[in-house]
Amino acid sequence: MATGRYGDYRNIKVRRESDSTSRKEFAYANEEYDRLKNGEARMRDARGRVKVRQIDIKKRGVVESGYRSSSSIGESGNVDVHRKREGSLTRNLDREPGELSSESGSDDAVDSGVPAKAKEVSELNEAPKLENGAPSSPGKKRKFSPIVWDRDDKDFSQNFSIRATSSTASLPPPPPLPKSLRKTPEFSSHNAVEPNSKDNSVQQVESFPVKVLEDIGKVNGGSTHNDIISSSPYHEKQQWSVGQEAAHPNDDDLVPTRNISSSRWADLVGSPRDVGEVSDDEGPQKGKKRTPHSESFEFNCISSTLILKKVSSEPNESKSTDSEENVRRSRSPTTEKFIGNEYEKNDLMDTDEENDYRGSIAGDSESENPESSTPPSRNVNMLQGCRSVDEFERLNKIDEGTYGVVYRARDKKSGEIVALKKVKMEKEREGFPLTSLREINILLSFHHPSIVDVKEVVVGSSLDSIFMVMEYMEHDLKGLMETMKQPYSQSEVKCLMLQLLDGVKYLHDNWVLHRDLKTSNLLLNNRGELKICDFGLSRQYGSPLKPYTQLVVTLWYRAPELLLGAKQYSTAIDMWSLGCIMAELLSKKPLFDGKTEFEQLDKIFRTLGTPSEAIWPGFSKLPGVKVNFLKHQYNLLRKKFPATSFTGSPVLSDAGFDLLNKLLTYDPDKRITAEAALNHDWFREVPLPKSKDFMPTFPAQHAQDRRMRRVMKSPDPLEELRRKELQQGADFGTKGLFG
Ligand SMILES: Nc1ncnc2c1ncn2[C@@H]1O[C@H](COP(=O)(O)OP(=O)(O)OP(=O)(O)O)[C@@H](O)[C@H]1O
Repeated sequence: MATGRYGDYRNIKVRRESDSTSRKEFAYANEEYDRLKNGEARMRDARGRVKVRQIDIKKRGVVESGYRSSSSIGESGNVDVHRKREGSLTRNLDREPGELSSESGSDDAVDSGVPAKAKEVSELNEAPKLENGAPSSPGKKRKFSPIVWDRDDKDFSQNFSIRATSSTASLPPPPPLPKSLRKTPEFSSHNAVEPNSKDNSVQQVESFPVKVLEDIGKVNGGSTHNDIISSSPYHEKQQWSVGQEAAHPNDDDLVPTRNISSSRWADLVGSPRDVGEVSDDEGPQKGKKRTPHSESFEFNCISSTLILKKVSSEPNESKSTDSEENVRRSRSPTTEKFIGNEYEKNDLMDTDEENDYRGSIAGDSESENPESSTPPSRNVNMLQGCRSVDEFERLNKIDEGTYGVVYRARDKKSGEIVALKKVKMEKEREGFPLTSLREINILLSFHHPSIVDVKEVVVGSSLDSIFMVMEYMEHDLKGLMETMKQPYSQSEVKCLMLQLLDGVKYLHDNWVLHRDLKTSNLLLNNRGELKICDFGLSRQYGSPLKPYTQLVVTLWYRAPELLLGAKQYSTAIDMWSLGCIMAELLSKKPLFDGKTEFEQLDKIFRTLGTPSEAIWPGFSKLPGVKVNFLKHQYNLLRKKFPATSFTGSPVLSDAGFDLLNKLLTYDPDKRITAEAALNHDWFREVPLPKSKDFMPTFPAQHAQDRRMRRVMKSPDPLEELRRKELQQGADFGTKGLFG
């Protein structure tokens, strides 16, 4: 029987920091912390993989050929994925003026000699000293991920297209920094003052050295992934039933691979229309002039016979592209039959009625460019056959979210247990859901220990059923905390927060906002590894900031600027969510659990004090501020997380509270960044972050549908609310409740 507060659930002895951490654990924790901080192991690993990949690429003689057009994707598969990853290594060459360089900016400015009070005053009143806010570490580089999802972002793709015609892999020029990054605070900003504070000031922020950023993300790999797409004629009857072994004549061809083509890159750069095309106009009208080519997506999968029709949303696209032509030529009779005939539906996971796949996205509910009347014309070309979902044995349903059903399944071939997320299509009669496209796009591209790994995309019996094959994680943090009798200890929260911050930093470094960070989107396995999932709301960000929808981030974790109707926002919204998550991990209950936006703001203001123009310049101009909120003078956060407690409140050291306060800073420009948070003193003080190996383990929650259990246990009005909001979002475009 396991010991400690987790009772039977613990497979290992849980060591609490209060009971003198053992030397071994202490050393391990230190080591792990260092590893997380420095990323050395990953870099070593990454470099190794890059070497292997480079050799591999050279062998295949693709380096010289430059970025290929979409027409060549079908033949050479994932080559461009290599390029993208390679590109990260050559990004230095492509840095443009205005790109974050290693010499500027700071989350971590030092101000040790300034008295606390003076520092606070200067913090509140002075404009940030470093305009571009870039970090000061010489080794630091801001990476840019050339993902192009939105018509607003076409300038990236066009730039990229031009550059990519050179034979060496190169990255697009980064956009100028968003405001929030330019104004990375020198000191922590703070909310309303705490009552009884002696000097009536808030705690000062210590500055921390900027850690060297390493680009581990674009160099994916692992020896298990084979990047050459093997085109297999296999596509037998699609049937997904438990215990049924699908015929599999070409097993050898079906090597594990990341089943997405280099689409985003290949397609972006390969289109004749894109190459050499320069658009120098700016502003919302820009999107109207652009070709849709820069926004099309293609998936290449291993088995080659399944072909999903490309449906063009623009007349001039109706003529076949080379790639379509290639596919048509290579189409086997089986495929024709498959496409032409109504398929018998035996797929246990298939619930969608629709059989016709429509590959183009007909509309973007997010409507990020309200002035543009051009219909978004993203094309999703599932040109080559993915593996069939029949190759997986369904074990049980894990959860059903807004955007898809998640199943636990076994890969019949390898025996590996995986999670299959089925993309919900029923409301998407006119195309592939944008949210899913974004999610697949990101998850197949990004590789980080703190981001859930999507191995491939597989297809069900009907052409509109698409599944993401993900590594299986035993828990999500929300469900897990519901089963725990006590909240996580400080050292456990540190372990989780370090991993979370590391993942978020990776996303932000790669210009992606998650936009829906919450405990149910944080997965945990029994090796103590935390991974961020659900990228359905995530998107690329850049500068100039665009008006984005405010209907992102589940209410409880939503930043005040979003609640108050700000249309321009950036990485700081994720950092606020992290503050809410940190508090929830410590107390085992949501920090601000409002049921409406108004109530949510009210709860925040009651705890942190009502913001003012003084602590949050620009606050008074936010659309939502016209609503009359009660003025709460004080920041009462410390009361919820005292340094010592006899009442059972979660305790938090001064350093821990400082970090929490900085994550929950009102002014998004002053809110702490992921990088600065990773370097926070809290992670260096005793109790040290617990090693992942010593994190408590629990029986997997797969035996039941997590959401059902959740609903039964603690009805969550939030889910319903969010669903409604998303629906409204589609109707109202960028208009939030305050908009
Ligand atoms: N790789 C995985 N392994 C195990 N469980 C997973 C995995 N991915 C997702 N889940 C479970 O499925 C749930 C829903 O997944 P996800 O959040 O990706 O779907 P969604 O439709 O976007 O949900 P939401 O409505 O919360 O946005 C998660 O909270 C988690 O419990």
